[in-house]
Amino acid sequence: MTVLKEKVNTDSKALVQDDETKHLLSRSLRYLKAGYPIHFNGPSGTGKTSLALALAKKRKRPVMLIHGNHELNNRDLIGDFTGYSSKKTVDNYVRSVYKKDESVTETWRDGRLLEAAKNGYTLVYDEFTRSHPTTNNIFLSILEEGVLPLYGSKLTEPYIRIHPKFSVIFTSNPLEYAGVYETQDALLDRLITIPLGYKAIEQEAAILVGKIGIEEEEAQAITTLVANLREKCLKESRSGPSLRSSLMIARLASEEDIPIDGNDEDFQVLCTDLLTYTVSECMEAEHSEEEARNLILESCVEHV
Ligand SMILES: Nc1ncnc2c1ncn2[C@@H]1O[C@H](COP(=O)(O)OP(=O)(O)OP(=O)(O)O)[C@@H](O)[C@H]1O
Repeated sequence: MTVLKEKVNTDSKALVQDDETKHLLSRSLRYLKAGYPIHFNGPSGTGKTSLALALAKKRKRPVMLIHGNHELNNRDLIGDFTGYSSKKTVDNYVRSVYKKDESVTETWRDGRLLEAAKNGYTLVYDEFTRSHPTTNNIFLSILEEGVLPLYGSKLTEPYIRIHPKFSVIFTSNPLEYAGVYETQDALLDRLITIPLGYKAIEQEAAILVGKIGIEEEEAQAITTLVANLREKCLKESRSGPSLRSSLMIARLASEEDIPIDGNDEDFQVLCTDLLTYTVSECMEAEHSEEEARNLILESCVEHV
């Protein structure tokens, strides 16, 4: 179970906020305060999770993080009986009297959703479309009626009322991603969905400067290289390398003292190691790795 208290993410560099991001955060915070759940949707590496966590932190309530997956079920969300505890009292104080009192009770453990809903935490449900839609049905009652039904739990009360401070932030990848389920319209209809796309080269470069501490010019060279390769992939309807790849290249180059120079052999090896697989996914099947490697080397010389 992951419970992030307010202490987490104290690093001011955790989310580099340009004006657009700041504006998005403040709008989203207003919507959350008004009681509407937020849903960030976009391709991998566009910063949905980072944004969701930064937004959750702004609520100044404890944060509960759940990752969607196809095995997630109501027992994980609501809770489950985890075993038995027994109590036995043997009273033989008066020798001629023998009294034995034994009771067995089931031990209950609250699920993550129940804990968050009861205590008014901010729930970040990351990649929620990776969970089966029937698992996510429970959110319909939460968002519409403000109750969490305790079905299948054998608990005496049929539901609990949602704490007024409870709020949810969802993130998801587009439908064409592998392992993603289509979301029921009824649920989507209750969320404020904000589409997130790839940032501009300069915005991505600012994140590299803020997080890794490299020079702006070097950062821009890396994000231009990656954005250029991504562009080629997007034409093939694949997502291609993301900001995550740029961050990896920048971090490794900085830590290993590799010059950020497209003609430097070590830098070329670093880029081909980190990018070949993703770029080759966008190429025709035959010789795709070789083609990808050549394309990366060409782009290195051209953009870095
Ligand atoms: N504004 C930002 N400031 C600092 N780092 C950022 C920012 N946006 C994204 N990142 C970094 O980029 C990487 C990808 O971000 P994140 O994991 O939030 O993306 P995502 O859209 O949730 O990706 P996925 O769909 O693959 O989970 C992370 O290392 C994150 O720290």
